[in-house]
Amino acid sequence: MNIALIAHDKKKDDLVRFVTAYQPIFEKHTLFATGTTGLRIQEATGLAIHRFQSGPLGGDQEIGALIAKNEMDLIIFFRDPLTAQPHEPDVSALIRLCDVYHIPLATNMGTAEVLIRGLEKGDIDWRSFLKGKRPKFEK
Ligand SMILES: O=C(CO)COP(=O)(O)O
Repeated sequence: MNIALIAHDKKKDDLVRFVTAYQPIFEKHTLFATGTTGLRIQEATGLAIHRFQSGPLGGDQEIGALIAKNEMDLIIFFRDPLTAQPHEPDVSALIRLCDVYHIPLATNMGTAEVLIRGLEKGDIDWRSFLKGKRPKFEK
């Protein structure tokens, strides 16, 4: 599965802890992230991650483009609901595209736990059966 990892600044520590806790699951999948989030996770875990631009510089939109091309299977996006983001339209657009394309999306750690355990159990295998372009990124 192709998994995107994104966190706003005040949530980055939480996401690093989350990915570290579930590293044995994450390392079976192909990981993508916005720039700074990806760097933080790489430094902490050594996982291979395809990094895009930083969120405010277009990273959310790059991930959104992959959703629109049916190349993203799961999004974990720890949003900071208490801090205004200069690129709020990009954040909303990414979340909207998850709804348009029925892509599982966790915006907080509670939901992320459920999704990642479900991923391991095979609850998201239906993504593999969908027609369309499949991931062309190597793990
Ligand atoms: O701003 C972000 C998501 O909206 C995250 O971007 P960074 O991972 O580059 O900090």
